[in-house]
This record gives sequence, structure tokens and C-alpha cells, in this order.
Amino acid sequence: MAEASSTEKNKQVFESEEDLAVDLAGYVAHLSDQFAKTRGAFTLVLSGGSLVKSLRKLVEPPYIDLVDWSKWHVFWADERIVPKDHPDSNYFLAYNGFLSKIPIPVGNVYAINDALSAEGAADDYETCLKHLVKNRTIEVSEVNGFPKFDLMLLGMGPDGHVASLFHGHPLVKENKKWVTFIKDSPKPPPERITLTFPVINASAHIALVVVGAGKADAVRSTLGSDQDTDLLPVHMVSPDGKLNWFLDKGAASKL
Ligand SMILES: O=C1O[C@H](COP(=O)(O)O)[C@@H](O)[C@H](O)[C@H]1O
Repeated sequence: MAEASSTEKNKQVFESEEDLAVDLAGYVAHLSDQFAKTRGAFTLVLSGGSLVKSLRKLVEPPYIDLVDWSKWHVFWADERIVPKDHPDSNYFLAYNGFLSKIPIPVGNVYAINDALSAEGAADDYETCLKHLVKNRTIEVSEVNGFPKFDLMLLGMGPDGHVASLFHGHPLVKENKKWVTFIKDSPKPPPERITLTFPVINASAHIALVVVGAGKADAVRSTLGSDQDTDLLPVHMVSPDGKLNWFLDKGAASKL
């Protein structure tokens, strides 16, 4: 395991992104093992962006041989309304960087239906999640009945957005739907679907994986001693389960 400088507030700061990636692989593999043994399935939610690159150590020894990939069920925290082979697709990114390198059953990878509109894809994804909750592939929160994923891996934009929930956008207040859509994302591409905050916060575990000095202000405003009063989406990540921050030195440079 790589050395981290702090565990305060479940926050680990790594010397380098390489060290972060090594530790992240161990963390994901440990939870995979725990859930595969206790309930015979491991539900993992991926984000897009830089997160996928930081998962690269999982597809190397020892984890590639140790993890029981047959138990994995993979979902997305958000997705862009583009074809699955488009460079902007979060699925495409994850497939090329990670999923194509592991022996996961094809039917356990839950990509969005890219033939649908943003509204249609959000409804379709919610229906898919409801089916998987009903057959107990996904656990359900006893607190509020929202789906409870075993582990959600969230990235964060420099503006403090998580999934496709952006600062000042009404979607951050959505409290009924499981999956919703946005057509005016401030970050391109404009049309996306996203899990909502009640679903994000029902998770058993969330890892916020943040790399680079460009994100230091948003990290400081969330974890620093002089926290901003301006509410960023990342401030709203507050799971019923456990939250762990994985930061490199750049991201933590203003703490
Ligand atoms: O647009 C998105 O941005 C965030 C952050 O991406 P990053 O490249 O700055 O890490 C990502 O978590 C989200 O899934 C994605 O759709």
C-alpha cells in the first residue's frame, strides 16, 4: 500500500497520482471481496473523466487475478448523450481504459441506451435500476427506499460538480427521481443523464477521487478549515455510508 499523509475526515493525501492509483486499487478490491462474499454481488458506480485512468492498477497483478469479476455489476454516475463509441462517452472511456481488460460478464455492464433522447435515456436507466433493486442485485436503502450501491467512485470538476450535478443548477435539488437529465450542462457536451443526490447519498461507500492543482480551490472549500458558504455540489456528497477522499498533493495543496 502507498503511504498517505493523513486520514483525518477519511481523507488521504498521496505524494503522487501513481501512489493514489495503487491505494485506490487496494480499496476497491477489498470492498469487492467483502461484498462478493457477504451478498454474492458487488455493485460499482463509475464516473467519467480522470477517474478511469486512476483505476489502471486494478487491471494489473495482483488484482486482475484476485478480484472475482463475475460478481461485479457496473453502472455510471452520469453519462453524456452521445453514441457509445463517441470520445465524449463515459462508457467508451471506461470500456477502453478498464472494462475491456477485465473478465466481467457483458450483461453486468449497465450502459445507457444511446439510441434514446436525454429524457428517454434517464427514464430507461431508472427503470433498469428499479428492476435490479427488485431482484436484489442492487440493495435498497432502509432509510428512504433509494437504491443503495455498494461503492460509488466519484470524480469532481474544478467547479465542484460531481456526476452531472452542477453548481446553481436546479437538478441538485431533485429529491424524487433516481435518474434525471440535463440539456444545458455548462460543461460540454450539454445533454447528459445523472444519478440524483438521494441516490448518491444512499451509497454504502463513496470514494471521491480528486487529482490536480486545478481542483485545489474546490477541495479547500469542502475540506478546509475556512469552508465557503457558497454551496457547491461536492459539498452535498454526504452518504448514509462511508465517504473516503483520495487526493494527490496538487488537489490538497490549499488545505
Ligand atoms: O463531466 C464530467 O466531469 C466530472 C469530472 O471530470 P474530471 O475529468 O475533471 O475528473 C466527472 O466526474 C463526470 O463523470 C463527467 O461526466
